[in-house]
Amino acid sequence: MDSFGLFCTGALLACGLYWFLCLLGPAEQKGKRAVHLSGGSISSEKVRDNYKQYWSFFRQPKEIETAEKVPDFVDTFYNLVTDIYEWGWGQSFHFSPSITGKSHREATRLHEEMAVDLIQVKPGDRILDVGCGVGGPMRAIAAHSRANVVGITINDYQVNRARLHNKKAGLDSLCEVVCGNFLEMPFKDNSFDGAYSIEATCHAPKLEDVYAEVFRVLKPGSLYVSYEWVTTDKYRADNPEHVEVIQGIERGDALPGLRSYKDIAEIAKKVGFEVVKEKDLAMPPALPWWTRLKMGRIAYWRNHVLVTVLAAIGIAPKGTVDVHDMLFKTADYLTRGGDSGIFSPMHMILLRKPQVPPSKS
Ligand SMILES: C=C(CC[C@@H](C)[C@H]1CC[C@H]2C3=CC[C@H]4[C@H](C)[C@@H](O)CC[C@]4(C)[C@H]3CC[C@]12C)C(C)C
Ligand SMILES: C[S@@+](CC[C@H](N)C(=O)[O-])C[C@H]1O[C@@H](n2cnc3c(N)ncnc32)[C@H](O)[C@@H]1O
Repeated sequence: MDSFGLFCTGALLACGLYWFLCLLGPAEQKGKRAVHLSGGSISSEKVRDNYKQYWSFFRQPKEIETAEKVPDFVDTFYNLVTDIYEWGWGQSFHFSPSITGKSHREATRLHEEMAVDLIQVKPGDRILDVGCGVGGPMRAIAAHSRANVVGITINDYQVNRARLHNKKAGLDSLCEVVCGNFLEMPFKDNSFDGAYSIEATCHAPKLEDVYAEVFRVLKPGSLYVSYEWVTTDKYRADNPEHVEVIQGIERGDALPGLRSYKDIAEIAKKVGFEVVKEKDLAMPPALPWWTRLKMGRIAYWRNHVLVTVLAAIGIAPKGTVDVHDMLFKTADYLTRGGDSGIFSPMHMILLRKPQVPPSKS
């Protein structure tokens, strides 16, 4: 090959690599690029060790007796996965039912707007986002309702990402982000006009602890809506396949133990809430929420190759491949949970804090 031929081949290879790494990288517009994958607040060299610690803690979630350690491990989990989620999924870390004729982005937005419509807030009200991630729902909800949204997340890397996105979206005057534990929130009693949580309270070892905190900070008469991860009435604890799927979901999503749909309302009532409405939003006629996971098989393989190459050449932290591999397997368990109907990530419960506190008799 002459030097011109060599030059052309080199240029072609370089363009191909650029396309593969940079253009193919982000699944969402303005999402993270593959070349910027990090371990969140964990330094690059410690990603692999942190992943190992995370994995040994959550390997057998049902046997976890040290509930007080859960928030720290959940924090580690989000250091490990936040960039991969943003890169491969977008800024909203949750599912939504598919809607014919609408994109995933539109379906996600509608699912978020439904939450704030349910709690009936007015422009200027102060509402709480319990477990806000990098703030995808918070921005959609603030823009839709013109309410002031305060989000809380345990992960300080997410706080920084959320603040950055809020600013870029021009919504930082409506959206505030606080780093803290939703089991002991740094907010005054009776200080919010409404609250919502989207696929976040499943990380609480005891649901009553987070519900009691939300109850405390809500003004009397105001509403709280939560989209809960639950096992459904189709789940059988004596079916080994069901158990395998549910444990796979727990391990890959940092969950101390999935709850049955039956327990949610009971727990809410125990802390003093009135149950206004309860509905599994995944039930037909809703279209499957898990098709978005299924349709991405080829994309997953592309991502696997991309992450492996980036880690091998030292651009992504070494443990990123393990984390990505774990998510790849988790996607399969989630899909099986959806297909079999034994699991729902959108069991909706709408609760009201009574005007008059219930008498303690
Ligand atoms: C509510 C929670 C998170 C729910 C979802 C946002 C995430 C659950 C599983 C995640 C993913 C699985 C496969 C990844 C894929 C291998 C990678 O190439 C790109 C990112 C994924 C699609 C990733 C995206 C986010 C999830 C769908 C839990 C934690 C309570
Ligand atoms: C799956 S993400 C959902 C984020 C957001 N609701 C969304 O839909 O994009 C779960 C969120 O809950 C937060 N979280 C989990 N346990 C927490 C705790 N104990 N205190 C505060 N936040 C917590 C995580 O940090 C993360 O932001």
